[in-house]
Amino acid sequence: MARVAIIGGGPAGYEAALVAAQLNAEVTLIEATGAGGACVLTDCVPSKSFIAASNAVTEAKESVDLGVEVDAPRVKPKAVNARVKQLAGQQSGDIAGKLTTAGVTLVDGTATLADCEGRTHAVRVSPRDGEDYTIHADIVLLATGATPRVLPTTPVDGERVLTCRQLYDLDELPEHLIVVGSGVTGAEFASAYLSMGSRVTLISSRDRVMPHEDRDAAEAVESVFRGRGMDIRSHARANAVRRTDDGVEVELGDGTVVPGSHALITVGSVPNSEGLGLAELGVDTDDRGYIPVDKVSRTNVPGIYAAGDVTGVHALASVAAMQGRIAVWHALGEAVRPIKLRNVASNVFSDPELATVGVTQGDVDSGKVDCRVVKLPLASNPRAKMLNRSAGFVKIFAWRTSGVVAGGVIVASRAGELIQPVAIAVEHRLTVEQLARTLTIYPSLSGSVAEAARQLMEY
Ligand SMILES: Cc1cc2nc3c(=O)[nH]c(=O)nc-3n(C[C@H](O)[C@H](O)[C@H](O)COP(=O)(O)OP(=O)(O)OC[C@H]3O[C@@H](n4cnc5c(N)ncnc54)[C@H](O)[C@@H]3O)c2cc1C
Ligand SMILES: NC(=O)c1ccc[n+]([C@@H]2O[C@H](COP(=O)([O-])OP(=O)(O)OC[C@H]3O[C@@H](n4cnc5c(N)ncnc54)[C@H](O)[C@@H]3O)[C@@H](O)[C@H]2O)c1
Repeated sequence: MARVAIIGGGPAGYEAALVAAQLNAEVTLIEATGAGGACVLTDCVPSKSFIAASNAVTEAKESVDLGVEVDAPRVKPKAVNARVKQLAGQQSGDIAGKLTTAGVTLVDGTATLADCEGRTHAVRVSPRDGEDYTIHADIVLLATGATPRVLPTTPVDGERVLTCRQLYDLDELPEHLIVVGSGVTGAEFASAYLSMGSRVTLISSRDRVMPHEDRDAAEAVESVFRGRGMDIRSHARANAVRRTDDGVEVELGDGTVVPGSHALITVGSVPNSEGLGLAELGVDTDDRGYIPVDKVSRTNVPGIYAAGDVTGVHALASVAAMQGRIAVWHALGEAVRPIKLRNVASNVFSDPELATVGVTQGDVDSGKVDCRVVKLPLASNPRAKMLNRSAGFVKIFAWRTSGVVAGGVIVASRAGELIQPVAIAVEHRLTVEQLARTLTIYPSLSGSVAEAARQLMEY
């Protein structure tokens, strides 16, 4: 029976453990904080539960435009945070249950690589309660994730200067939150706190929020943010964040000082690769500490695999989980398809949401791909008008020669759900004609997906 040791129990680690158990391996998973890892306990699950509360506030506030009067909605931060933590704990418990039912030995503790003898790897385990011990494994998966990066000049204190993992301990809504960094994390929290009633200033180091997204999509979201009163400082880098008597101040690169009540630092993340014993065993890391892997999650050392955020490949739960599964399938000799990052769908849970899959407008404009494009504003979609949610658009890309769907970008209140038909079309190489000929509900937001596909057929 193959022995598999997995360090880290986030989506990369626990999905890999479930596959390994299904393939009858003897599996040990060592996790420092709780089953589900940071994804479940501090990152995806809490943030999306928190955002659900902010969406409820927006819907209540905007219902007046539908002729419905709702008294000014009031957020109860303690209750919101209690629910967030309860959902995260419950999800972690569910995952722990699944793992143990599948026969995985789940250890509450930390682990490091200890030694390597031929094809057998030694892993040193430090359980939370108990003495250290060593286990031996034929296959090791490193799935230790990443930690929010902080500014070198600015210690976080968990009270006024915070990372995204510390927000759920605040008993009050920040009166004026300064969000430093306008990537996905910054945009999501800036959007959520604005909806909940905080004054929000977003410090964006580039010319727009979410610089990694297509310009028109990011600008559509940014214009909603500005319309709701967010103060967005573009081309502004934060040099330092300081505590003041009653709050914080953020010093920008040009010397401007922005005062606020709280600062949230969302300037990326650093991989959890230090102290794992990688150098001692010859496992390569790059200059930022990420563990390079190939498309089946192999590191440079035979028998040692890595998956998830620690690899620096697209930092998404879905990608981490797929990398983890692929590692185990490969290691245990199953047929495996290398990971295809081109088809990864992702969603920014701002309001409106921004979902993407496949090629981008940047790819088209730079001539990297030869695609036709149709973009339909949601303002012309009947369902969007009925819902009073017509900010945004649906955009579909199709390969010019074949008419196969190459990608899509959707900005809409539930773009993360709407992108799925486009993702299916990209993955299964459906043509715009096939997408267009699928009947859609009337009225529906997905009607715009079919309509864009129909317009692409006309070329
Ligand atoms: C605020 C926020 C929101 C996000 N929202 C989304 C989203 O909506 N959708 C999405 O797809 N992605 C989202 N992401 C990204 C997603 O959280 C990550 O891509 C995902 O968690 C990566 O999974 P992982 O298994 O690599 O690592 P993690 O989930 O980070 O888990 C790794 C685990 O390993 C443990 N560990 C580390 N070292 C050791 C050790 N030596 N021994 C034992 N255990 C160890 C850590 O404690 C951790 O629990 C979000 C990220 C952030 C920061
Ligand atoms: N919905 C989701 O799927 C979701 C949500 C949150 C995070 N994530 C993942 O987590 C990863 C990390 O996201 P993130 O937003 O934390 O990091 P990021 O690296 O995507 O964005 C950080 C931003 O901060 C800026 N920045 C850096 N230093 C700065 C400074 N001193 N002042 C002002 N701005 C500064 C950077 O230029 C960058 O634009 C992403 O890769 C993302 O895929 C996913």
